[in-house]
Amino acid sequence: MTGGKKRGRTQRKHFNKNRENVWKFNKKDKPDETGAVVCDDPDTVSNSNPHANTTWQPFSTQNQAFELYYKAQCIVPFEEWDVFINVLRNPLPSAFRINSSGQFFKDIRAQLEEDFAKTLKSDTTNEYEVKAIRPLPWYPENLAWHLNFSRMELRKNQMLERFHEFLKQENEIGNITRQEAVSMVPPLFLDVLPHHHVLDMCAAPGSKTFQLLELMNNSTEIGEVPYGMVIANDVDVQRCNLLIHQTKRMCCANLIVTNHEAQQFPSCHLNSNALDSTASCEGRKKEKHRQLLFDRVLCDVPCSGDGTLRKAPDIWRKWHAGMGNGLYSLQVQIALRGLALLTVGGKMVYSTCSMNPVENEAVVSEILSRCGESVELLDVSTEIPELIRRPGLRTWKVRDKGLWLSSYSDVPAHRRSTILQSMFPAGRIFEVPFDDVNDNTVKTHLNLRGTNCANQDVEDSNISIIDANHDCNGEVSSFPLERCMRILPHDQNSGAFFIAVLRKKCHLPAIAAVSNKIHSHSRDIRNGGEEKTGLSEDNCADVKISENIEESTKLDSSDAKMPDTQLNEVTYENVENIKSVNILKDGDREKKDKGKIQMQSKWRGIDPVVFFEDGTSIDSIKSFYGISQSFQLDGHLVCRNYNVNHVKRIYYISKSVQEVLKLNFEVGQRLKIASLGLKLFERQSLKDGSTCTFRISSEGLLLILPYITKQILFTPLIDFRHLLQNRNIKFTEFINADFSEKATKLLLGCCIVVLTNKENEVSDTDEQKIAIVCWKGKNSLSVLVSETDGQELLQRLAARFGIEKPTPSKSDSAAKHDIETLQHVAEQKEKTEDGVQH
Ligand SMILES: C[S@@+](CC[C@H](N)C(=O)[O-])C[C@H]1O[C@@H](n2cnc3c(N)ncnc32)[C@H](O)[C@@H]1O
Repeated sequence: MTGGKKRGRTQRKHFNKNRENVWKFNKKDKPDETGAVVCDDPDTVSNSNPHANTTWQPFSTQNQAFELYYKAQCIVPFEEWDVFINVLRNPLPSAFRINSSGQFFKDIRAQLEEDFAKTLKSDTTNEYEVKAIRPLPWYPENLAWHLNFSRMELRKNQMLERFHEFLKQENEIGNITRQEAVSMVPPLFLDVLPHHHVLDMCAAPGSKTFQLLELMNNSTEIGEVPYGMVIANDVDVQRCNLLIHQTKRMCCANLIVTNHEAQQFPSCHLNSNALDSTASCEGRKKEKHRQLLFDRVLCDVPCSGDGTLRKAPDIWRKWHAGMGNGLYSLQVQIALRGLALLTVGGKMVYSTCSMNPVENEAVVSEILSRCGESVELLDVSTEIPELIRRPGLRTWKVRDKGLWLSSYSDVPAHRRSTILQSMFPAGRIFEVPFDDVNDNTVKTHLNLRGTNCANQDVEDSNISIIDANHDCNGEVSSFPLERCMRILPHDQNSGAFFIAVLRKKCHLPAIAAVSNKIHSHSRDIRNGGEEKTGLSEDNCADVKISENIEESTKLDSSDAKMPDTQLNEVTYENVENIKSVNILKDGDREKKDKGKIQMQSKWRGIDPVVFFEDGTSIDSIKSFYGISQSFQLDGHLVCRNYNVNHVKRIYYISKSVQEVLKLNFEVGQRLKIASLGLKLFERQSLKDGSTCTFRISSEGLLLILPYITKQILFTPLIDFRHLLQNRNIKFTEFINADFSEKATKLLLGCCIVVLTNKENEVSDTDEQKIAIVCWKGKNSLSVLVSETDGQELLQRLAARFGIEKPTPSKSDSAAKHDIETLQHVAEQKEKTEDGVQH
């Protein structure tokens, strides 16, 4: 893992935007007589209390509007309300996942099971929990853990110091990922297989993308890449950067990160994707001229986030019913786009971290209504039985401007462009423009769809499903919404989440959409530049088909209205960028950019993606490292620069990513690719006399390791540790004479040192190969691994082989250095030593 001193242009910007500091006193939140901070206006964000005393409270854990809202929605049975709300007011216990793609995941799991789970005693427990740490019972293979203390307690409690250090270090290295327990649930219901094409529509900061990749790469051997791939998309450039940073730790060649509005995710056709997800892998590869469709779609949409109240208590102050109402349209649009991009037979998970039925059941109900027989809401009640969840609601109300609305007929005329008919349980009639809807049509509609009783059809299963359905005396949906899942905080001391699993049974019906200005404007922006890239009517044919599907899933004008509450989430920077490319005429462009734009990608601000086809460099890499024929480099290498002499990093892409990339070129670069593939080679300094321009990157090492036949050394544990501890060792100082001699004979430049427990070779049965990238100088060998990673590796070796733990070296601040700097340090050291010798 390299540090990020010099990031690519796509990764540089806006990396350190902070969350609001919720522990800071906010003047608006003045405490009442009891010392509690109360937001007492049911429909506004917060309100000061005129009787406030001066007792300081960091944040409010009360909001009358919130309580009023969820009590009326009967989110939990009346008798559970107090427990529910009390748990919500308590800080969220921490949770994390062990990254199963990491080399040491078994060691880490064993350390948790054998050491921490036993030594962290019940002093740290609270009224809800007995054990200090425990694996989450519903997560496979003890790979996810629940800690019975919040992040704050972790930091403050002396007793937990060793454990806190462990978490910090493993998180930094990338061996674990801190993630809210309930947020780990949606990918588990997607049933991802190694050959699947998966789209994560709103992916940043990437916790679920990480899980999807793990599920896909799970059974992959070192040096192999599965056929499947993930496209992780997010509209927000800054959050895309976070995602790229997160997933970089996964070291995988089958990920593409894109930056689009999910509801406008581009259509592409793909040579080798299949519409039938049951087709064999070979069959899939042979299919020609298909649209880029996905076997699995994760639709983890932007939401009001009130399920995260325990972790983000600032939401207590901010929450109001309008938040959910304002996001509803966007959520429906994103979900419909997801279904349009799904293969027939494919699965989509719709999820939010909100408890609000308007953002959840109302959205699911609307997409089922729009898609008719083509989409089915799956009953997954028998899957993951250890996970306690409640069935979705069939009835709810809408609240707007302090009014409770039980049906669309209650909505005042001037609010009908915001409060839509489809938000209500009985749903919508989309043939009728909203302004024309009168009481009669609503009644007809209710007669057609709103006749079921809330508790009807709720399946009686013996798993941990608690029936929270009820009759709120309003409209009732006829869809089997009890098949949705709502995870509530007091059931298993967690946050809250909503999940629905959908399956596409056949192609979506073509529903004529009402065209409108907003719609065509956004289409113009999205498709703009197409003429300039020369996409003809002919080669556009498949795309056109997909556009029709797309059209059919568009909402009409009132739905397309962007709610104010959403503006915080969505940045329009990218849209502006696209627009600015489009409005430039070719002539202007030449004058303005003096040809520079030709060297850019279609997407301004994003580096171009270019196949790296410089035969001389590739041949030099192949011969320097003796890369065997069985590792296909040709066609699998990409870079982000047209000028081969300026290429700093070369990325390896899997077969499926290669196909999508080729397709993307064919269709005029519709995909705005922020990042792709696995960094495999980096330009190295030739000052020291190396004959190869590129070194192997630490991130890509395990992929290429089985195929390297030159510049590779096998070392016994004693010298491997010695090297890691000292970071630079003269050949004469190695303990094993044979190793020392072989090191001397390597060519100058990058080399690989592999740990072996045999003499001079690695056994094929070695379960996990442990190797590091090094620099072979004239007199010595230096490690090109950051100090943090080096120390972690030493500790893991100590634990695995039962040897003494190393004391961290007090050498330079290599922890912060990237490989380029490390190489420079190594070269400087060599020079100094040369100077001394001469
Ligand atoms: C709930 S978060 C996603 C969390 C993510 N799935 C994870 O597990 O780390 C919602 C994300 O949606 C993004 N977003 C908001 N509006 C969007 C849109 N129209 N299209 C795509 N992404 C959007 C936000 O930037 C945010 O990163």
